[in-house]
Amino acid sequence: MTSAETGRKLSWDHNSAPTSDTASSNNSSIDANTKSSLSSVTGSNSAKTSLSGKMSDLNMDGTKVSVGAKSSGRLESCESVKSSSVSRASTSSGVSDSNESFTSSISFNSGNNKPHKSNDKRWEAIQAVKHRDGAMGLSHFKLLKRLGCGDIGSVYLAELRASNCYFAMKVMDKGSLASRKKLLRAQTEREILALLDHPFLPTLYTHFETEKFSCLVMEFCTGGDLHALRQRQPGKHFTEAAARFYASEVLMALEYLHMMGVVYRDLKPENVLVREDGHIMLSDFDLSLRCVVSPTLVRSSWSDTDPSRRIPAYCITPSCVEPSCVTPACIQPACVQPSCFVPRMILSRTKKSKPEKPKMSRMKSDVHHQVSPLPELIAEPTAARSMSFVGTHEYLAPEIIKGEGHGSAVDWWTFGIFLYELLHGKTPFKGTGNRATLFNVVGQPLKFPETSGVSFAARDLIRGLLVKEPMHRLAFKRGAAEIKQHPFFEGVNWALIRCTTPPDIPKPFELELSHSRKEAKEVKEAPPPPQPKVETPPPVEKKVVETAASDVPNSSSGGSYLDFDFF
Ligand SMILES: Nc1ncnc2c1ncn2[C@@H]1O[C@H](COP(=O)(O)OP(=O)(O)OP(=O)(O)O)[C@@H](O)[C@H]1O
Repeated sequence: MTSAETGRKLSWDHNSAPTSDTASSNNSSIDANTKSSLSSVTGSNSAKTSLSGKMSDLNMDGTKVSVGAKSSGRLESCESVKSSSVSRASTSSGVSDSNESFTSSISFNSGNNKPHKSNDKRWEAIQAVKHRDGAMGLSHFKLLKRLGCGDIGSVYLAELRASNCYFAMKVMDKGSLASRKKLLRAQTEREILALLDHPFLPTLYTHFETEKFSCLVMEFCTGGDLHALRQRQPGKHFTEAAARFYASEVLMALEYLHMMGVVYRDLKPENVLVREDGHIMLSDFDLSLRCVVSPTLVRSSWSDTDPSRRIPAYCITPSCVEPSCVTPACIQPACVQPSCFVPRMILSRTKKSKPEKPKMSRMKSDVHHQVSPLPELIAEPTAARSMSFVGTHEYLAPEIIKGEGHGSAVDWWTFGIFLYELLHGKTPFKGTGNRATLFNVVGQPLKFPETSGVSFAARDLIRGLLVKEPMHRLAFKRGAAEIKQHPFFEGVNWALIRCTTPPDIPKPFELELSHSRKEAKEVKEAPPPPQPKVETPPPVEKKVVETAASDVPNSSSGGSYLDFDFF
């Protein structure tokens, strides 16, 4: 789902002049009255200063604005949305959007270190081509149809020739990225994708560049997104069981991202794609924040009462000292993993213990050890701070709107909005326009629909997540571990969540493809450049992602796919 379709997304860095592509056309900046009334909503002088000083650049109608952030004492992260060379120079990566070529990435990992891909035939097919031809290029793929268009590129369904392997290929026009100062966003997304190796996050199979385009070859999700799926539910909301399923998987993905030093910042149903098997995949990392992470083992699986048994169950690497260091080499996925993927450990008896007949108490004790809680590893990047204004209006955390600086807690706020929307079919603070929405987020108390059939546990969890003060928000300190323990998730088998039957299995991919092939025609033109985001949010119904026949570019020669030869 593009933000052009949803009108819900924006990005904005405080303290700088807007970029020309978006902000220069901004005629609807917040006015003085709005500033003062927003300040009164926040009720603090600091907020007042912050709002009057920073809100003026914000297009309240939803235009995506991307402006460089100045370095601050608290800024410890590598932003995905900055555009100015000033801000880049202040980070340890030393990458300047305007000066750095797109191909010279920082710590870019080729993606070979992906233990979960060992049985993936698409992975093997790509590796085989690389081995055979040395490098990959457009000529290795057939474009079948356009799946969607985002702010920095268009995504195509692509087939690796003669392999029967399908991928989602994000094609970005480098000239357009450069002129719109979005090279760094694209680079950050690419770097984050290269880090990931998790069942609920996209796999970057390969990346290559042509003279004109930068192409990311990712896993293709056949099931559309959760926003579209929600629209098809009775009452346009999910049942509690279905919402629990999707929220559980999203939670695991966020947990992993935080462990990898990534604050996602753009959670919304449109960005949660549904895989062929009905499990989810979080997508779209161009607004994400990369930061320093310092994983800490707070509780091992061994008995806490016996110090000799307190052996950490994890290999924990030292924290990274600079954003560019957040790579698999620094925090190896195989080494530091979300607790769901770590097998439970059964204690062996100490050497000194005499053999004796099993007693009831001993048996209970052993059973206790065998089923004792999983080790708890906290990898919440609580020190991360950003001053950027990024996200989607209805999902923005209050601290982002107030310009107070924000960290990983914004993901727990958006997780609360996300759960609310799945269960109620709408977000809790939506106003008549974007400006009203922002006022509501900052100043209005959380309310549930009077007729809400949602359980007390669900509402309690949402209340805990939608605490306006980030330090008092659920999961602020211990991250996903805190949320997993909430009664709403009681009964969720975190270790085997991938084996849970999803609430909805998408229609088989082949049917959709044959349909699209009938309608798709070969073209002799390059794909259209990325569309800028629209300013006015369309009605909710328009947010549904449907790849219609009109998405397929026009043709002149009547083939069955969009051939890369024409790029
Ligand atoms: N892996 C994928 N599998 C299937 N469809 C995808 C995949 N990735 C993206 N899409 C589709 O392509 C569309 C464009 O994706 P993209 O991430 O470029 O843009 P976006 O979600 O609008 O975000 P942004 O504007 O920040 O780039 C999405 O809305 C989605 O429908």
